Amino acid sequence: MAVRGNVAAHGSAGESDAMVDERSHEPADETETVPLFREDLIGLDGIQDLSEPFLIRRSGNELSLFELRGRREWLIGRARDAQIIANDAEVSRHHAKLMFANGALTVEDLGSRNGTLVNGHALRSATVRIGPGDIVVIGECQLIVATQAGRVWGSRSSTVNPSNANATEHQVDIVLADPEMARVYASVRKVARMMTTVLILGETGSGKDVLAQQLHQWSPRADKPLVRVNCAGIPETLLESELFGYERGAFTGADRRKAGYFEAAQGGTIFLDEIGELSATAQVKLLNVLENRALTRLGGTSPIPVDVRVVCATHRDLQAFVGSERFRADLYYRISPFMVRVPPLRDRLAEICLLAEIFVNKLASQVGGPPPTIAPDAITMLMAYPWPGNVRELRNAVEHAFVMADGATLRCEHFPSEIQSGAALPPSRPPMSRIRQRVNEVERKTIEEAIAAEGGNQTRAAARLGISRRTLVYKLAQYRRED
Ligand SMILES: Nc1ncnc2c1ncn2[C@@H]1O[C@H](COP(=O)(O)OP(=O)(O)OP(=O)(O)O)[C@@H](O)[C@H]1O
Repeated sequence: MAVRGNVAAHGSAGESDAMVDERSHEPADETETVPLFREDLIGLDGIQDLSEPFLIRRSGNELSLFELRGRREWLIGRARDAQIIANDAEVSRHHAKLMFANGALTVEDLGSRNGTLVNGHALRSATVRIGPGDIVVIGECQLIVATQAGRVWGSRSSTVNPSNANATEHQVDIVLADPEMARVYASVRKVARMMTTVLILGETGSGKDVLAQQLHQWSPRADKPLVRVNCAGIPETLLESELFGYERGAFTGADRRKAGYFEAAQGGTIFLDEIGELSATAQVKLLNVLENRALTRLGGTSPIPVDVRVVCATHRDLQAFVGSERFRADLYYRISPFMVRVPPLRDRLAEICLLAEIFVNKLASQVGGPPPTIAPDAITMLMAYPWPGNVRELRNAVEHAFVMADGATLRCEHFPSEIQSGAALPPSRPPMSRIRQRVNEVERKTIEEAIAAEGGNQTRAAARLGISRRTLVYKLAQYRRED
């Protein structure tokens, strides 16, 4: 089944008999509340307000999306009156219950025969609070809690005109379904309250810009300007004057004084994207501004105090740049008191399908008509692809498929050929050593044997091998590429 905003509507979870598993005969009210272990595991306390909660249900290749808002209780089990049906023999008829009230989500094991796993911890006849990124396993069914962390206005302009600092282009719904992403957003939410300079690392297209915007929105400066500067997009000769402004007569053509991006961001936030591309001179100037909290315009003499929160981002390995003296060590330490790394999309498996879904819905709303579904094998293909261009590449791929499918279900053949062949390899991939080749052969044989032993069931094969199903799917895609 494709990812859809489907909400199972049959039955009611509200009746008291629905709270008791008929095999365990343990009434729900005997459950105890166990301590919150989620915080230790995932540290999500920063994101508690589940204003737009989703549940992604994965069972083998089958994916579905449940919007939790609008219903208080969700019964999970094999029974016909369950709202979330998990249909394998491991699952009790009335296995567990989700409750969503006052912005908090809890899961209760209803005395099920085989128990409920929450982030790998067994839950028996007990209730725990869960949040974005938490994974509840019931039999073969995986339930991933997701939310829209926020809604930010995105602009793809490479630089921001100070006179139009909040230029907007489109709205971005931020999906959080991956535990690591949830951790990143939770930590950014905490640091947002302070003046601390934040350095965002991550591959190109992974969502650094989106995170920086959310940081600003969570900060006490949210109603002040957010000025976004792409340091790679401004010619080196102009960068200084653009950032710090200039006085009349500072250079030929400077016929009037002009404030720079820093001044445009007064009281707000400046987001210096691609900070690794700053020239040596601009690095010195920036360091001075950060140290003294004041700037001097080009051609000026008097310092101007600046009250600006600084957020930087780069896809570069800045530490390596420091090692090779391309980036000043003192500036590096000045901008990195709080560093976060946005994980690459290939490691955010649950988010791949949700984002694809969001992109399809947006495209459909642009052209009118119902949004097409994404075929299950296309979802599997998207999940197995390594996404070197991350979310940006996924968005483009979905758009391509949307056009090719012409209103019908998006199938594998509608996606760009490099995604179908899964051929996107890192550009500087070194040739494989003979030992590595041998290891790969043994690994492949072991995986194939495990799949055969489990009658083709990938979930059980992964469990037998002690690896995640995601790793298994990734490896199989790799073998397909090698063949
Ligand atoms: N969680 C998300 N939900 C929806 N769209 C997203 C999300 N993350 C990123 N995008 C979209 O993907 C594209 C790339 O994101 P973004 O510009 O934030 O990446 P980046 O890491 O800053 O890229 P670059 O390194 O090239 O500057 C944008 O169009 C953005 O709106």
